[in-house]
Amino acid sequence: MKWSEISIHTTQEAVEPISNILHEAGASGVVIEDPEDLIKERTSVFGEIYQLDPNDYPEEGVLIKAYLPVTSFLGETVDEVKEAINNLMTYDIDLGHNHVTISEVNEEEWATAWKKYYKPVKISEKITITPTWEDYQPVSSDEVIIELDPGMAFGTGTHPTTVMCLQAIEKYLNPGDEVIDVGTGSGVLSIAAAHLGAKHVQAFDLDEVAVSSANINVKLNKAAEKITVKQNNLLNGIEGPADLIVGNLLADIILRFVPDAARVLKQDGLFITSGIIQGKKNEVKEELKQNGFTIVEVLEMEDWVAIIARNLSDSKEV
Ligand SMILES: C[S@@+](CC[C@H](N)C(=O)[O-])C[C@H]1O[C@@H](n2cnc3c(N)ncnc32)[C@H](O)[C@@H]1O
Repeated sequence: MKWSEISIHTTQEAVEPISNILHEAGASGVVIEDPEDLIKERTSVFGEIYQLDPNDYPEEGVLIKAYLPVTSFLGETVDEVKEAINNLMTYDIDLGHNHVTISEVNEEEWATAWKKYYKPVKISEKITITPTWEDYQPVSSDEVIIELDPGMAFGTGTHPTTVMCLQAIEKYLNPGDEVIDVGTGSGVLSIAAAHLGAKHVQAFDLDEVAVSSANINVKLNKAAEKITVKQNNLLNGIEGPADLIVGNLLADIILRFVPDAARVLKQDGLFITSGIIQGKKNEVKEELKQNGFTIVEVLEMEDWVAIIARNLSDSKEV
């Protein structure tokens, strides 16, 4: 099959809405070439991406690339994409150059084109995430390496919310813990918990694509003996008891299952929550306190917050 690469030179501000337009037009994934990634300063050494090549990035602005199959409808699809992008100006979104180019690529090029942007990333003291095709050599003997195929489910494991959850798991998980991962996505947090010594991990996601993606990644990381992945809505019908629950979901969704987390966690068990934007931090903290939790630590990265809370109530006795 022939593929067409559609490339849009735009601004950082327009990345999200344009990516959505491309997804709706049938692109299965988008590649973002943002020169900021090359110079991004981080508050710690973690989150560092190895081996990015400056030649792959524009000098200024952002390039968004997506791949569409060449069919007789391609011309119309491209026109619709251009029109939808131009409409963003009515929402005062700065489109920058807004230069759209189309080129044909063959199947082979298409299959590998996006891979050069995914490189091993050091996430925490111990954890490094590496894409499946990279031959990454561990730097130390206690390094935990998680192999992910970023072509599937939620991302590459390097989103700030995922990074904070991984750092919290590394810090707070005790060997032998029973762990529950709510909204497992690619399974990355469950795999980290298993590799860091959890006795067993129950991983849940509402989305069946995430469930199969997590299952593939769990097998890829040889963690199937410790991790069970199931489709489930939050903690509905789940009994526990768990020593640690991790949930990287938007604040409004977290608020819905705080009482269930208190019910399922053992007394003194820990709840690691992330996916919370700054503006929702206090609301989530308040809900946790209302349900018998005490706040142990709050982590912040870019505009995102993670809250680690301890369950003080022994709900089994209530
Ligand atoms: C932000 S992603 C987090 C993925 C992964 N845990 C990570 O940290 O990278 C949130 C995940 O929660 C799942 N999710 C959303 N609502 C859910 C619900 N009601 N019950 C279970 N999973 C849900 C989504 O399908 C998605 O995979």
